[in-house]
Order: sequence, then structure tokens, then C-alpha cells
Amino acid sequence: MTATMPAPAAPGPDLQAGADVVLSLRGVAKSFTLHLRGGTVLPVLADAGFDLAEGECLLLAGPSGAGKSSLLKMIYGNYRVAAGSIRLRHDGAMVDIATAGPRQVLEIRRRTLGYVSQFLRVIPRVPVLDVVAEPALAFGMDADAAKARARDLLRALNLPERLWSLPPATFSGGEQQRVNIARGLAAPYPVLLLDEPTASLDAENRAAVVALLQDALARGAAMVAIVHDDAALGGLPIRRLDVTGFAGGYEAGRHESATDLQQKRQVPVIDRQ
Ligand SMILES: Nc1ncnc2c1ncn2[C@@H]1O[C@H](COP(=O)(O)OP(=O)(O)OP(=O)(O)O)[C@@H](O)[C@H]1O
Repeated sequence: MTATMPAPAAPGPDLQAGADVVLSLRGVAKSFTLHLRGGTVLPVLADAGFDLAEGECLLLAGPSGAGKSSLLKMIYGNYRVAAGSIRLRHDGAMVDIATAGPRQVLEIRRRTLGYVSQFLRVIPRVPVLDVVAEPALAFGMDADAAKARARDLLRALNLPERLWSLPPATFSGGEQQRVNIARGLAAPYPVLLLDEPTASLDAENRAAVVALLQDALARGAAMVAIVHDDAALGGLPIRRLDVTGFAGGYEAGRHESATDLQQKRQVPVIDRQ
């Protein structure tokens, strides 16, 4: 089912008055059902929520296992949402990713929502330049503009030109990560999800990524980012959201223990996970 909803009537708790909301999460919960472990339910997130405005960068902070990557994957539509809504502005309307159909999710990914995952996953034998230009083409840029954009990004990220015609499968970790970032930034998506975009990079290349993210913010893109070292995004204006308590509540919200959650969910949740 596809649910298209009107824009939220009131801004969320964290948002500056008058800001233009592009992403709004309310009451988002996630648990995994471990089918190979007798259907054990692993609660991960409860009652997660925030609002994100145009040109804003939200940093998801918190300990390992708190559910930060799972939250990004739910926003991207990779993980099913157990409860709550994830409303994203797409084509001028707020669409709930939690209930959107697969075709709509693909359309949202093509034109509205970019995702830089931790690892590059590409089709074998496709050269770097095409890997990077592909999302720009899918977005609707013409072939020359898409290639030009790909070259600009690869140059900005210091990827040597001699590598541009090669498939990235054998590249170093840092080279693959830069290809991944270039690919994620090739199209002018209004919303970007970044999972450890600078994890394998040296200081010079981290600075190059930050400069590109700064450009994206300046054109009005909104971002949700996960980084383990805050300094990795040094220089970017960020708003920090501590997700330490997600498994036991959210921000100033109520706190539930993992056991409380498990007791509430007596019916196992079947996930596409
Ligand atoms: N597909 C899955 N199936 C089962 N459990 C999962 C799955 N994905 C994540 N989890 C569990 O959910 C919890 C949260 O994982 P997640 O990767 O979202 O945490 P994180 O905060 O991003 O951690 P890190 O900072 O270490 O990357 C972990 O306990 C993890 O084992």
C-alpha cells in the first residue's frame, strides 16, 4: 500500500521554527526475529523520532549496537519498520516510507534519497566513471552532464585519473570508499543518508569529503550521518542526536527496557530484515 500524507501540521521537538521539514520520524521501532534461534525477538529501537530540515546535518551518535545503521536502513526502506512513521518529502508531498510500496521506494531512491553505505557494492566489470555517473543518469541528468559530474567528484576526492576506466573491485578500501561517496553524491538528492562515509580515509581525503558535504548542505540537501569519530565531520554544522537510549526510549522521551519491549511483543514480528 502506498500512503501519501499531507505535510506535518507542527514541527517536531528539535526543529527550528519555520524550518522546512524534509524528513520526519515518529515512534519508530525495530526488532529482529532470529528464525534460526527459535524465533527469538531482538528489540533494537523503540519510539525513535526526529525532524530534519533542508540544509541540516543530523549526526546519529551512540554506542555500537544502539541501532544507528538499522535506523538508516529503515529510512532507506531496506529494513521494515515494526512501528511508527518515516515521512519523507518526495515530489512536494510527505510520503511514509514505512508503508510505501516497493515501486514507490525505488522511485524515491532514484530522485529524492541518496545512501552512502559503509561498503561499495557494484556490478562487476563496470568502470568507476560509469559506477559514479549511474545515479546521476537515473536522476535524469543527460549523459554528458552525468559523466562531467562524475569526473568532478572523482577529482575532488583525489581518485587518480588512471583508475577511472577500471572496475573498482580490486581497489583499496579507501579508494572504494571514495568511489562510494562520489556515487552517493552524483545526483542532487534532497536527502542523504551517510553511514560512516569517512571511516577508511586519511585526513586529506576526509577533508575532501567534508568539503563536498558542505557543498551539498549549501544547495539545501539534508543529511543524516553516522560517524564514530565526531572530528570526521569537523567543520560541518551538525546537530547531534544521541541514540544511546533508543533501545530504552528516545531522547527526552519515556524509557523502556529491552525486557519491557520483549514482553510487549508477544507476537513475533516477521521481517524482511
Ligand atoms: N539483519 C539483522 N538481523 C539480526 N540482527 C540485526 C540485524 N541488523 C542489525 N542487527 C542487530 O541490531 C542491533 C543494532 O545494530 P546496528 O548495526 O543498527 O547498530 P549500530 O548502532 O549501527 O552499531 P555500530 O555502531 O557498531 O555500527 C545489533 O545488536 C545487531 O546485532
